[in-house]
Amino acid sequence: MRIYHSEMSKARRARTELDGGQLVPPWECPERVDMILAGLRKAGFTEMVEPAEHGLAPVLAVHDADYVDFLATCWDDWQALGREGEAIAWIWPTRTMPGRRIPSCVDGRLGHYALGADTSICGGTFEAAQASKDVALSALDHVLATGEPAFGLCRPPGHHAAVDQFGGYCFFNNAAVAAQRALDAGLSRVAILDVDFHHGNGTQQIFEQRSDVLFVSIHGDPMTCFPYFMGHADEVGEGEGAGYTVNYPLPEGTGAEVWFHVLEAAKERIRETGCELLIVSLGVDTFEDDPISAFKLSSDDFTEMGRRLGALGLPTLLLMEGGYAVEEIGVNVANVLSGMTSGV
Ligand SMILES: NCCCNCCCCCS
Ligand SMILES: [Zn+2]
Repeated sequence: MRIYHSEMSKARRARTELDGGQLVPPWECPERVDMILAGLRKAGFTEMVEPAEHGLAPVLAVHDADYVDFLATCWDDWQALGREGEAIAWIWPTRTMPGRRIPSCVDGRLGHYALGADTSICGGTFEAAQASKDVALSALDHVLATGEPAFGLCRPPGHHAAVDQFGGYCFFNNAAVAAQRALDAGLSRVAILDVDFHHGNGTQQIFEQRSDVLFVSIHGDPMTCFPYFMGHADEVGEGEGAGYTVNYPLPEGTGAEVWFHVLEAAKERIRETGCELLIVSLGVDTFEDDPISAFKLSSDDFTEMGRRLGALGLPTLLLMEGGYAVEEIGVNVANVLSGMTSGV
């Protein structure tokens, strides 16, 4: 299986994340990339390919131009105010203050475009997000050209990024950008299966009114798990998109037996919807020792996950999302890819 990776994905080196009322080193750290690469090499995945540059057009096919412009300018605007810290949102439009205009100052713009305060913006963020999107698109092109599975080592991740919102460590929604490009290349329907522990609120929001992308997500129940305000089973898509959003929220502590049972139900929905391509938002924070998640999958379970994903028999693009147990992330990602390719 071909691995797409760019060293530019490490250009984002944020120093702070607001977590538990403190500024801590971000869970989504550049070292994740190195550990994944090491794990892949150790497992025999040595075909590493640099992505081509795809520019911003594929991003603008999914994200609003004003949002992309905000991401491009936020850090410079923040620095121009002489601030010591990193750009973190701290005021938002809320239930009692709808925010019908986008403020002109960077603090107001951060609040307009940020999902939460867990994702700081620093130098290199925009560059890394572009590299991550390029990784996803080059990996997609390979899948479309060959029918072979490919893995995009995307960093930063993307599934929490909505049409005009960043957060949950995500800026460009790599899976959504790839899905749109596959449709533009002539496919009629694409499935995005999000197996990250956290609900892919951004991906859902982008496609929830459309029937050409089936969004299926298995995740921690938002009543107790981030992103908290989206991902319930009764969110099924709207208008044209009714029936093309499928959410499987599961309780904290869910283990492999239940998780795989639900995966089979998710696969059945994908089968019966006639999708020509499977994009997997591959978060491995479902791992039992993930520091910010609450499922109980073992490293061996990731091998089984890959085997079951491969059994769908669709051209498959796997894109890196979350996973914060840095010591084991390389083994866990490699196990999914090994399981996927074991049958071939
Ligand atoms: N106390 C941990 C803060 C978690 N912040 C959001 C988690 C985003 C996961 C992305 S896959
Ligand atoms: Zn996650």
